Amino acid sequence: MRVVSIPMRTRFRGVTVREAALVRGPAGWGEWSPFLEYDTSVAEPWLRCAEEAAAGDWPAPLRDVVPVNVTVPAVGPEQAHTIVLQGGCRTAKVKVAEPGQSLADDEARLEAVRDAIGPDGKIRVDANGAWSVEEAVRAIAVLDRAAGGLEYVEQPTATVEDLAAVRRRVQVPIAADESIRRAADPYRVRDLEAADIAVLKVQPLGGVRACLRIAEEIGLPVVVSSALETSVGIAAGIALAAALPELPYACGLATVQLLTDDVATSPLLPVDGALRIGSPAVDEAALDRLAAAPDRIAWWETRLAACRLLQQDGRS
Ligand SMILES: O=C(O)CCC(=O)c1ccccc1C(=O)O
Ligand SMILES: [Mg+2]
Repeated sequence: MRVVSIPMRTRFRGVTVREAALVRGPAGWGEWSPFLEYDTSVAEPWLRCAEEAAAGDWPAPLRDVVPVNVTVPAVGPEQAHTIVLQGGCRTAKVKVAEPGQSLADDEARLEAVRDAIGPDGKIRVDANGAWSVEEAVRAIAVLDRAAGGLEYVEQPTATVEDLAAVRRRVQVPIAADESIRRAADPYRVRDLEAADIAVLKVQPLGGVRACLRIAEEIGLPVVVSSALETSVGIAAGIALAAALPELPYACGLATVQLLTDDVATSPLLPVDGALRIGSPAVDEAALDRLAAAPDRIAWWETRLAACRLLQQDGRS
């Protein structure tokens, strides 16, 4: 296992430095990068994803390019404008409802994003569950206007019941993210008709094959999104997106650009708004350059041992 520590370009979901473990197997590298605050039981499915990648156990691709969105953190309008222009994507996903910010901040960011992406570009927003039902209904109307039309709203409220309530009151489609990847039962989204779109992340949901099964069972169009990985982890997301029978939306996999550096010789950055399938070559020099401090490596070794123990318990 190698552990890297990579500063973010801009703070994203409270993270300013991204730590990731890379594990090597018979087929190459896999990424294991659960966020630091996650306990062993939450971090364990992320390890299954890394092991699947390292074993080379991915399903056959049905396409070789995957359209992606540029991800716009909760930054000011000028910076949002620049990020969209530099992203080169035809879809933008914009973070909204950031703690400490106002709806007016979100409106200004969305106006800037529309200006940058042009009238034919698509704009989606992600509230990460921050709103109540009433706040969501109002905010979605305001932001739909500011953006000149929203493609969808991701996780407007925290609970799946509230997601269903919002969905009944707005025209803008609803996407479920945390209601799938952090739920005891991801299929409540389907049973309560709480969403129009399922956001699937390969690490928290236990790998590419596990996500393919969820996609089949949940019966909703899927958007594959990253968990802020290096190119090694992003490749697993691309493998899922490439294996889905249908892919009607751009995926949230263009997040290597949120990091200041990467472990790949040729980082997975979008070309013409899309990412190409394949396993990126890992650069040994980058692993050395980005190596985490010894105490952090020791912390990850302990975490790995705890997850492996949990896996053995589960299998015996
Ligand atoms: O979907 C994207 O465009 C980028 C990925 C992203 O937003 C994200 C990345 C890490 C953790 C949570 C999320 C999220 O979708 O909420
Ligand atoms: Mg999300």
